[in-house]
Amino acid sequence: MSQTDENYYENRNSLFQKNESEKFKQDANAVKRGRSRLFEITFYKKGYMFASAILSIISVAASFIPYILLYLILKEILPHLSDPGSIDASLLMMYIVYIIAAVIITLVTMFGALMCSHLAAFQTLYHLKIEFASKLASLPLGYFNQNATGKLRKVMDDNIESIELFIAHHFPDLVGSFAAPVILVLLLLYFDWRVGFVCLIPIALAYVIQAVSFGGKNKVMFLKTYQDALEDMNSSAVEYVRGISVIKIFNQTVYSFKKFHTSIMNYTEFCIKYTYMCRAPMTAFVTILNNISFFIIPIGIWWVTRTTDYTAFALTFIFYLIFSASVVSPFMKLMYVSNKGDVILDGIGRMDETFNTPSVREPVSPADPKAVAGRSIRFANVSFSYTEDNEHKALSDVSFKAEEGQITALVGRSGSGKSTIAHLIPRFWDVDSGAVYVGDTDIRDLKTDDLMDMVSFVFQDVFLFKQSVKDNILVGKQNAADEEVYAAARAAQCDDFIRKLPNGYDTIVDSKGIHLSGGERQRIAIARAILKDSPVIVLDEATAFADPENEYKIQEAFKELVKEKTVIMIAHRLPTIRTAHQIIVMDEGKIAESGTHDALIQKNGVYKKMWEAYDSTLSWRISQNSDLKSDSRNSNDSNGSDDSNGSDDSKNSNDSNGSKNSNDVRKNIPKNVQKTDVSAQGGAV
Ligand SMILES: Nc1ncnc2c1ncn2[C@@H]1O[C@H](COP(=O)(O)OP(=O)(O)OP(=O)(O)O)[C@@H](O)[C@H]1O
Repeated sequence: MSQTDENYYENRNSLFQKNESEKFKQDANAVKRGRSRLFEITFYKKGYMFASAILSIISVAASFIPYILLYLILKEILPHLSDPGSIDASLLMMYIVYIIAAVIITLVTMFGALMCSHLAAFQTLYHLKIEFASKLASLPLGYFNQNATGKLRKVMDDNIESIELFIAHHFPDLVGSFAAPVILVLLLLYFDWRVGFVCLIPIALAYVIQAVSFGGKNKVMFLKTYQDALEDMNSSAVEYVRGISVIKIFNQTVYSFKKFHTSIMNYTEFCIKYTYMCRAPMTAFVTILNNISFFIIPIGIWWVTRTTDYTAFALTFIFYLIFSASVVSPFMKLMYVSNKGDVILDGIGRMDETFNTPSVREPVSPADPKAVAGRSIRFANVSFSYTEDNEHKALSDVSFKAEEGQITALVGRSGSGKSTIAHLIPRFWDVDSGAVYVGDTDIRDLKTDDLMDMVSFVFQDVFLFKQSVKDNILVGKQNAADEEVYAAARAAQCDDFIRKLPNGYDTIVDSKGIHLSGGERQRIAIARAILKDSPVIVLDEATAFADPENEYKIQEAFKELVKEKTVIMIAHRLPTIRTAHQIIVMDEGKIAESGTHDALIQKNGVYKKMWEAYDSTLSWRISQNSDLKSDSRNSNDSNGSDDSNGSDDSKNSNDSNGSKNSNDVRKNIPKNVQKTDVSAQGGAV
């Protein structure tokens, strides 16, 4: 494995290691909110941030020096206007050198402040994102039911990244914006307190307008509504893209896909309303700040009619006219940072909602996985409900034992609780009552990582990361050698097709032009599980949608995977579980019956009915095919086509003309088989 690979896996490992980098997780007894939380996060890299703050203050202070020097230059020039030769040129030169030096100091220190804040920001962002992803991995699956992917994506991408923006840019600006007004006010009052006071009036007026228009609860409410609307639009957009195939098939558009359309309209409506609301006060704020001279000029006119010392008047008046223009920038920045700060604070609140959600509970003194006796799985009086009110129980008092080294199959109609059983084994959810045991140990007494090492899961809906095929298999065992990966792929019947991909094992899944079929994806998932080599395997309807060739290969792969393992298997097709050591038949969250295939057939109960329904479906399919064949032959005959290619042609025309032919099919089905078809759908296994 190359050095780069090793680094990659170290990084990826840390995603899943709890307690290792929980620097942003809040102590339950001292949960911070709002500004104190923002500054807690901002000062994660204290050294850099203090350096940034100090440099920023120096930069702001230095930026006012040219104005003072300008005053001194005017003071030197104005009294000597009638005799320019008497101006001390060397003094003026010195002032100009000082001005250049001040400008350089301003720029260099601001650059230093931004460098420090950026270094801090990138490191903070890295750790925050890692910890957030790690937190997501530690949450129970139920959390993702209630929180749409789009919402979590927004928190991860927008809200957390806005913290980076705050630390990198807004923080130095904020420090500068607080320092600047203080220095400004002092300078304004220092040179002539009366004119200075006049300059402060418009500044105060602008801030009163701001505070009245946007301050207090109003602003908080508005921000919340804005973020909610944005979040809603994000979630709907993700749902829209994910469901694009359904939207296309049913000829929906962005207008008729109501949820997305409504969320866009709500957002737009809110933005327009907000813009209208901001229009007047913002215009007033900006206009007043940009026109402080408007307040100074009347004072100047009044003063000039009353003074005799025109030089002193001109010096003060010109200085204040120039200096008042510099007031705009720091005050505008302060307003901008304070507005942005509120958006960021709201984002932090949303991020903390996730951080403060309890993770899957870890035992205080966990059991030693090596000391666990046996690898059987036992459900003891397990009840479970997805809803907190416990209204609808997905499982009620379920007890069974899946013996070590044996295959236990779960069957039952849709919604009977099979997947729920499968999901409780790796603790995707915790039981409401009763317990699940691996060997003699309650799974809640094991550390989640240890439990995960014991269980492999092959989902029906295989998720492959947009990484190389090899990396996708390596998810099963991150430090496996290449040879182990190839061996697992061979055992999972996927080595052949992987090697035919453009870059073999290094081909990026779902990259341009690379598409893997459902069956191929499933075999990669099985290769993962084979590589993981855990003693307990949970298979969730893994062959449900495979074509015959793929199903054969998947079955071959399964044979390798399940050797000497405790297997719990949910299967759609009854023949695949015929040889299972134990079959558990679920009905409405309860075990209806259990036993071997022969014993259950003998029992003449629900399981036997399922077989009868299954047989009828088979005979229905056979009669449907033969009827269609004879139909097509007849129609080909009547069209005078060649007999030898008739059946294939008719198959194609059936495919492209579904509705018409489905009516034909119905006509050809005997009445008793039509009935069986309906019941077979209800009792899918
Ligand atoms: N994430 C969930 N949130 C809320 N209710 C759920 C959730 N998953 C399943 N249920 C409910 O729990 C019950 C059992 O569902 P489960 O998925 O275990 O059935 P199943 O037998 O596996 O069905 P299928 O064969 O269709 O996959 C059903 O009533 C279902 O509606």
